[in-house]
Amino acid sequence: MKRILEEIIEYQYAVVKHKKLSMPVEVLKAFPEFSRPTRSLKSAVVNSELGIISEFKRRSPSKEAIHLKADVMEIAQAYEQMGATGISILTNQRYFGGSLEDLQLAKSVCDLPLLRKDFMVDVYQVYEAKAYGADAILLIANALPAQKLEELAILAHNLGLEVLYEIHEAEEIHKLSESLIDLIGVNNRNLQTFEVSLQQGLDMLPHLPTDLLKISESGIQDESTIKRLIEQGFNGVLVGEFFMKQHKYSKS
Ligand SMILES: O=C(O)c1ccccc1NCC(=O)[C@H](O)[C@H](O)COP(=O)(O)O
Repeated sequence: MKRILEEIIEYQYAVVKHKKLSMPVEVLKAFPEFSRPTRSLKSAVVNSELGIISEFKRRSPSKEAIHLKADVMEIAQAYEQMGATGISILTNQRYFGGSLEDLQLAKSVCDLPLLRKDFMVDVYQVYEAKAYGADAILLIANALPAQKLEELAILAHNLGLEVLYEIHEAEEIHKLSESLIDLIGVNNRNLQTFEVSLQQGLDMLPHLPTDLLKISESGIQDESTIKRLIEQGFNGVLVGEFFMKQHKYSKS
């Protein structure tokens, strides 16, 4: 059976191929947001107490339905009011029920830095991220060869976007030059088994560069865990399902 990451990456290549034809990069460059300055997620994390990046996602491969009817504008505003440091928007339609329009709508109602959380495989998607209002993009270490990671990170920086570089193992830090990384995301979820181990993420900390910001991602289900992760050395956390479900049940 194909691993989920491989399946998603294959799908992404097909989507990008189609999109390049329907909306060329020149058209993306004409979007109003393309020429606006970006907001720094890195500075927001440095200047915050807990560095909470709240995630918007309607569904996921590990959990299926989370909050299928979620309204991105309502939730982005709620996240901002609750004191989030930044917002991560899953823009992948097939696997997470999101879209680039979600990014655009979130941008229209809140002032927080926005991360386009998607599976980036091509420079086209970096242009898209900028055109639809992202301030930062995600690059997943084990999704791409080193050369491609570098190419996407350089373009992101040229466009004023920051890079959240996601790793699952400490050694992956060496795959991309530190100068191209704005934040390191340590993903606690094994993308093959979907098992979550916060301890595995914590164990990576001593092996990561001290001068880079480190974000613990996935499987965080309560506030005391957020505090514990920060006390133990992370600069921030990325929380999706827990916050989405809190919002869903507070509405019903
Ligand atoms: O969330 C998944 O099931 C998933 C499966 C395969 C690839 C990526 C996946 N999630 C993306 C993420 O990194 C998470 O949405 C993010 O870290 C937040 O996780 P959580 O707080 O557990 O919702």
